[in-house]
Amino acid sequence: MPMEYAGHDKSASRTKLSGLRNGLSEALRNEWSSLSCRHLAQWLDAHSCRTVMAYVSFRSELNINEFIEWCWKKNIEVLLPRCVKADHSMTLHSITGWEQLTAGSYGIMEPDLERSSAKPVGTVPDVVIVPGLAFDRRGGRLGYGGGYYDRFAEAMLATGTPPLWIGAGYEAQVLEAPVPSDSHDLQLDGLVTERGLMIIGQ
Ligand SMILES: Nc1nc2c(c(=O)[nH]1)N(C=O)[C@@H](CNc1ccc(C(=O)N[C@@H](CCC(=O)O)C(=O)O)cc1)CN2
Ligand SMILES: Nc1ncnc2c1ncn2[C@@H]1O[C@H](COP(=O)(O)OP(=O)(O)OP(=O)(O)O)[C@@H](O)[C@H]1O
Repeated sequence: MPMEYAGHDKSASRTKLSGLRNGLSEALRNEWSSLSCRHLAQWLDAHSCRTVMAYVSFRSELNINEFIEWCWKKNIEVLLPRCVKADHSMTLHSITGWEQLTAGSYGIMEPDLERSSAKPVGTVPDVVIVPGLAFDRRGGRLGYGGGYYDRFAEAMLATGTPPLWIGAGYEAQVLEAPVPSDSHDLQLDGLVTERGLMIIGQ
């Protein structure tokens, strides 16, 4: 598929999908977020996992704050990303409380440089929880077009021991048809929604 078409295809899908997500009521979003957090916790409890890279939700994304707090209680290290706009890369910071965050790029709450230090480049978490606009059941993901997670995944691959990538969203964001994708797009290993966590078979 020519790149120009691929880009266009994604941008039309983004507009439609963010409208769809914004249309979900706050009450339902909260309920579904809570349920998804419980599924994540249950799964992590059954798998030995020391370090999780999570995200802090913005706009109407699935909110995984309860899961982050559960990790803190369980002494699972929580890494949160900071966007580097210059090259669309992300740095990872170990975070132990909400007070270590500050409003960052795109209005997303990010690790405050004065209250957290970046992990060394090449740090690989056991699991990465990946936000997105839409997902399919084969590991496809559509993000906001920054390419942040795709670049991050490429850097992780280079370390030789990639983490487990788990997409997180509402069931309403899971499309039956494959989401538009390009060759650089991150392939997810699993997906969590309010209905449960599924591992994607090859
Ligand atoms: N909670 C959360 N944190 C995250 C992500 C995410 O999806 N969710 N990211 C996942 O990558 C990164 C941030 N990526 C982003 C990329 C673009 C836009 C954005 O506002 N894009 C504009 C359109 C861009 C354009 O002008 O072309 C928009 O959507 O209006 C926001 C975040 C890192 N942190
Ligand atoms: N590994 C990579 N190296 C260089 N450029 C990349 C890489 N991955 C993606 N890009 C570029 O980044 C841009 C955005 O990619 P894409 O539309 O797939 O982002 P996305 O996955 O939706 O965004 P995000 O991860 O920020 O939510 C595209 O122009 C793409 O060519």
